Amino acid sequence: MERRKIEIMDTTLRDGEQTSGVSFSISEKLTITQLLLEELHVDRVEIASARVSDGEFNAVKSILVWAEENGYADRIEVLSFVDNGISIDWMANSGVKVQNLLTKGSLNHLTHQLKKTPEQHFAEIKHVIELAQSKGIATNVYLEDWSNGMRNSPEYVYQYLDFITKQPVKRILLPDTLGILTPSETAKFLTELVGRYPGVHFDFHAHNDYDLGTANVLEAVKAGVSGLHLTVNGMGERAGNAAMASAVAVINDFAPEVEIAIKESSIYTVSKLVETFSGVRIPSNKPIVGDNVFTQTAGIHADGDNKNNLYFNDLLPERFGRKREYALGKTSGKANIEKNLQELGLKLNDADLKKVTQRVIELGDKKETVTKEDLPYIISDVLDSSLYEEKVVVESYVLMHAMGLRPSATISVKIDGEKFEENAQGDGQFDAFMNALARVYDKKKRSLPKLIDYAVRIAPGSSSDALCETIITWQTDQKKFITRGLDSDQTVCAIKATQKMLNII
Ligand SMILES: CC(C)C(=O)C(=O)O
Repeated sequence: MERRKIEIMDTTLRDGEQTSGVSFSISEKLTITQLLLEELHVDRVEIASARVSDGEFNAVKSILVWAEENGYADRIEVLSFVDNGISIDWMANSGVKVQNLLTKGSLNHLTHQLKKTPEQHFAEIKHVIELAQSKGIATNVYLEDWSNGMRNSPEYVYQYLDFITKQPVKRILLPDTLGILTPSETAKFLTELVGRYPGVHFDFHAHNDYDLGTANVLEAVKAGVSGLHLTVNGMGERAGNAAMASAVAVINDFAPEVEIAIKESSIYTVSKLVETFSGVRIPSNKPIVGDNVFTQTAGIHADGDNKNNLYFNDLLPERFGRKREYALGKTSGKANIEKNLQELGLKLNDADLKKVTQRVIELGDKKETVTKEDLPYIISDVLDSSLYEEKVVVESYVLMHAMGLRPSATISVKIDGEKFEENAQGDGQFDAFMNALARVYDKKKRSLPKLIDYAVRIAPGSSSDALCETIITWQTDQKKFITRGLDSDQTVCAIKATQKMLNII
């Protein structure tokens, strides 16, 4: 069966830039346009609104220079206005070849905003289209507020379409301007128009106010539209537009009768670039592109992935240039740990795997997530601990750090089953801890090794609440040796490393 081709017009640089607080620079606009056309393979790009500013004029001009040189000029579009040719001059001077003319798609907007009759509006539109033609600019028309028009003034919409379909326009762009349509209304209105005006190219432009953007896009495709407007990361006015990533996945998986040119494997790269340039963070649970959406957290899911991929659906991360991940934390099981170890090229025997899993769960209880980068440190810590017989146990401690007072520590330590309690002050909390410990060892007539080096580091790639590792170098009369401690708290790390030392000397 031959599939029906659908054009994808990306409007990240026009409607997406209407996201509150977002403004792309000239070079960012150019880079995004190049990536959209050459990597993502969108069919058309709407890059700006006419007349906005001098900066926008320069951005449009430089994109058009590049587009002309590379054969893309008729795929670059600019939103323009019915303003007696002012937009046309602006576009002609910047090299634009296609305008998306903003006209009124509801009687409500026409009467209350423009205060014009349909006849006056149509005459002005006709004039602008002719002016554009005379300057070599092709026209698509937007019917702003079209969805309300279909609900409340369908006779006006039909009167408009009867007029416009006789004009030299390439495409008719139908926006759900306020994002109010339900999927069933989208299907009904678009089926109606596609049937009534055969052969006319209709684009659908969804907004996401009720989070129905993607669902409405799917209905529009099924109803027979010829094009869709999408934005990277769903950027756009208010709640944004239908998101490129979700719409593409839904079309590819649920509308096999149509064909789109988008290269799925480039979606993530483009999303990340737009995230950086726009400064708008992608929510971690945003389908396809969010940080967490391909991460299995529960041990039972990771286990199922090993057993005939029981927890996979068609949204395989590799399609979008991503990888499945297995989170480490209190809900992880052995399978999560094993999956991460495989990636690091490590293998543990069953007993060690159990210990490491237990430690990850304990840590997860404290800080909720542990990263893959933490794992080698945890392994070395857990396996290290098993080398020592725990003759000395630091059972409890209170450390105090208060402004204007010397740090102090009270500790309780068990040595060969005998319990000791001491307190001391120090230059810092760990120093106070070591001074209290020295008092305990004095009582036992034993001495402690000298601390000759103390280093702290966090696991690479971790954030400020990461696990840290303290590496302490000790010196006795006979030997120099190192112990390590791992925890999310720096002082606790040092105490853990010290307890290991106490069991070595
Ligand atoms: C400016 C217009 C075209 C728009 O984005 C909309 O109506 O949603």
